[in-house]
Amino acid sequence: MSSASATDPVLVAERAHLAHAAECLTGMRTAADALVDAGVDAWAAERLGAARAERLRALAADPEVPAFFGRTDSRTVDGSAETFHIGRRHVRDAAGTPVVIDWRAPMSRPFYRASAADPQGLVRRRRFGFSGGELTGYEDEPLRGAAAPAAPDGGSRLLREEIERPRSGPMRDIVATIQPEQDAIVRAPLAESVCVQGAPGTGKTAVGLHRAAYLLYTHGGRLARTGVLVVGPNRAFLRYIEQVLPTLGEIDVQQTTVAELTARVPVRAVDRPEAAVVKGDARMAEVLHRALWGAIAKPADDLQVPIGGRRYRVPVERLKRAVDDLRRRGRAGDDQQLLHYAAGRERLALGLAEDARRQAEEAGGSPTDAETRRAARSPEARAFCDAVWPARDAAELVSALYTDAGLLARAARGLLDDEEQALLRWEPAPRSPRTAPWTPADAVLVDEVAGLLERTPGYGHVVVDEAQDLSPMECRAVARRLAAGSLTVLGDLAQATSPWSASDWGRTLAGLGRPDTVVHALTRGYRVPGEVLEFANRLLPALAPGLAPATAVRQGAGALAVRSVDAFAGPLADVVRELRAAPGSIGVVGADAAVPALAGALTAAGLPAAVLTEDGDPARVTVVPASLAKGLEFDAVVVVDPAGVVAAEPRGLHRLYVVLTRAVSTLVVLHRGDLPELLVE
Ligand SMILES: Nc1ncnc2c1ncn2[C@@H]1O[C@H](COP(=O)(O)OP(=O)(O)OP(=O)(O)O)[C@@H](O)[C@H]1O
Repeated sequence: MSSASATDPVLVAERAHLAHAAECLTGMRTAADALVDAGVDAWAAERLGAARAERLRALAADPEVPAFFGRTDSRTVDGSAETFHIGRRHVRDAAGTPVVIDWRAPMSRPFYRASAADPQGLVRRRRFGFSGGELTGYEDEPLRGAAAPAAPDGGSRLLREEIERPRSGPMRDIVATIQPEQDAIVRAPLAESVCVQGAPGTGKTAVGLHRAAYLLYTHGGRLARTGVLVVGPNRAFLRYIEQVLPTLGEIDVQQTTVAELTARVPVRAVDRPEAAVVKGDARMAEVLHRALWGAIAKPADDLQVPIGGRRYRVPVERLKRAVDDLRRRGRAGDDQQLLHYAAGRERLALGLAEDARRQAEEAGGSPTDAETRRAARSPEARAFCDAVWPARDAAELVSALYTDAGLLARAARGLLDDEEQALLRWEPAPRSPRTAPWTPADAVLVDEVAGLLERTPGYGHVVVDEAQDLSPMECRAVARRLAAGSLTVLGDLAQATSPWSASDWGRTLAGLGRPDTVVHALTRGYRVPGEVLEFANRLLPALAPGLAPATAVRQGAGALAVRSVDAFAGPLADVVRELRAAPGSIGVVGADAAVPALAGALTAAGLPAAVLTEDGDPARVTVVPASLAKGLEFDAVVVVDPAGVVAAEPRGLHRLYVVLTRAVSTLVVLHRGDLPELLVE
């Protein structure tokens, strides 16, 4: 990179363009402000006010965030030069001429995709370096002619600097340095669901979030109506990523967890792993369906329905047929045809009223629509529906299943064996569903029933992160929120730590309702230095034998230190003290049960450290329970007692792989001579 001197004419010209862009942006903001002042009536002013607030938010450029970060140079057919500056959002001058092109616009695509082998019409790509909002340098990459490199260079210094910039606070966007293999996923068409299998630090989360921003830009109107949902594994992770989309100008994306999506009952207990496995199994969907729809009774008698001042008899055969027809539609394969239970109950009542109306018409009467609706709500029709097609509550139904062995046995016949059924039982039975010991897996089942009762509103696009850990029933909960939309599924089979973990993506994608989704692999690791990645990759053959190991874009000599110690407290304090000398975040990771001791050791040594919780912000030094480390990263990581991390849970080796791949610059491993065998060379 030319970290050019202030008199470098290129730098001077680019700085002038930056200043011009900043002025234009101010002009655009003033124009948006003026819009509302010309307001007409109150209604229009209110509408304009909302629109203005929206535009102002979009234009609110942080002075630290420069208007552009890159530039493309090409030659038009007539030989003249064409230059575009690429930035976070469009900037135009007073005459409407583009000054900066939004990174998501089609014109920006060559900036991300062009290579010497496929220059996409460009002769040169320029990337800019900034310090505190000031343009301090640039890096030119010739894409044609003698100077163009024969092979992709991958060694952009700006990319390396961007990755290694010390972390403080939440995740940053990568808009200036999105790499070609990432860009292909970011810009995949809206109709296309994509699944990204990627090793740690290959940019899956970053890609998923930038894809959401890209789709909102490209299909704004449609997606603004249907919405975009981002689902992450826990609150700590969401707090880490939730600023990325707002910094890209997208403030209306809902970011949540499966637990929050399914929070219909107060969760106050955890399942034993064996019970969680059964509750998360796809067979439970059929058990619940049977429990709900199986309770619909056969009509036993004719029914008298009052309409227009007279009563008409609906014979039992017709009643049976009506119930059967509706019940069949509760299993329709086509989502649009599918009848939800609560709607079925209403249809049944209306069907009775319509039968009576037809009879009245045959007898010369002419009941109105209002009278027909009233007939459907008559005490007679209601009593019939209550007996045959009773109103149900999702939590009560699951509660009944857990407390009534007969009901469970009927619903689970041929699906769950006796042992599995016993795992579901509540013993002793709680006094009411409200006070029951609901677990996260129960909440997902209650949500499943709620989805059978009524249609769950769906989003236009859903991004699911760490999807390798979803149970089949959780997949269904996400699929219900998808409706006709498309998916971005992100994950890594080697980091799968839940009891449902699959060894390929097929089951998860089928559970998410998109079995034909193409799986893309990302294998260039941006976060973790090569030395650390090679160390963690020693575990890979035992975790996911089919997966290709990632290769790091930076080698990071000296990034790894593995130390055998007699006790942890003293050496941990020494290491953290040493690491604190450099800027950036420090994560101390250990088995969940060891966290209080680790935090205590640091406090006793006079080193302030915060324990990461689901709702806590990371601090400069954060003690991280291994179970919350997924998706997070720190400049320096100390892993304390890897053997303890492995021993703490059934898929402890996978957890260790997650934990060992959190470091951007330095990893220190402290062990007591009991390093897991695979890690020993
Ligand atoms: N093109 C890029 N330019 C700059 N930084 C990047 C790029 N791609 C990824 N990174 C950085 O690498 C780090 C890892 O990215 P990210 O968290 O998205 O990876 P991941 O694949 O989701 O990892 P994990 O599987 O461990 O959760 C982040 O700091 C991200 O900003």
